Amino acid sequence: MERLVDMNNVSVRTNGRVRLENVSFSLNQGEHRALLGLNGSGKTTLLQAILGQVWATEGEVHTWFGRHGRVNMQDLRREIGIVSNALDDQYQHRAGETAFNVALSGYFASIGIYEQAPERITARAENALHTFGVSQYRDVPYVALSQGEKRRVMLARAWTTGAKLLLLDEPCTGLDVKGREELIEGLEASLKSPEAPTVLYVTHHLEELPGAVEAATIMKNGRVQADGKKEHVLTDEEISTAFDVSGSIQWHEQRPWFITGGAPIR
Ligand SMILES: Nc1ncnc2c1ncn2[C@@H]1O[C@H](COP(=O)(O)OP(=O)(O)OP(=O)(O)O)[C@@H](O)[C@H]1O
Repeated sequence: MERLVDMNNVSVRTNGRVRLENVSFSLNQGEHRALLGLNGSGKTTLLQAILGQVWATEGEVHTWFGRHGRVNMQDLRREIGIVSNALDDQYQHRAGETAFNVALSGYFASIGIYEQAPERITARAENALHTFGVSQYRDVPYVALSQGEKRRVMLARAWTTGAKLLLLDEPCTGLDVKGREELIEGLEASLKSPEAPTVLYVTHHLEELPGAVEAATIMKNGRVQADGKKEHVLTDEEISTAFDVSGSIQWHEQRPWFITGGAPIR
């Protein structure tokens, strides 16, 4: 199994603030993983460290391309698909961009299309829109879509990259229950393909984790609190500690639900 990401004792400090402290983290190809933790626990910083958007002040970050600092980050980023609020924000001011163009731009890892895409890539973008159930919005401006439709177009964009790694940073934010279930269903079906990328799924909401996510890493205060197979990590104790609220985990068809049942832990 190929190792996609390997971080050894990574710390990140910005403007005197500790964002990650002594974090060791790895991700193997095909091992879809959840990244969990409270607001400010370091999840986004960890994704940024993988993307080379922040640099380790201590320790090393390796990907399948090699060690950060020695590889062309642009090449690496072209093989990483992203779904995040930050990426969505970048399209909000581009009124003329159709859903198809947004999906296609994934191939160029750009916001907007500035080159002619090869035919096999335009076909891939069309297929991806179809897979995520948004092909009927192909020629509709992205900004005119509902939040749920936008998220599915963003997933299609990530699929069009042909990415090896997919970083999903709270992909269900702003979705109603139906929108969330549709997105999870589309994702679950797509992950069955042998060409599917490996997913690193950041969320505060355990119930939105697709069953295909097998492993979990919990962050707390910039450190790794727990890491391993989801059955071992998503326990009442670990989650209550991570979220500072007591409760229990209930499993339903491989998806965990955190039922809070008490006062915040102080
Ligand atoms: N640019 C920055 N400069 C200094 N500190 C930062 C910066 N960005 C984030 N931080 C701090 O780093 C810590 C980790 O933030 P991060 O955004 O990684 O957390 P998170 O787990 O993704 O949170 P959320 O769930 O709210 O998105 C927080 O204490 C945050 O205030």
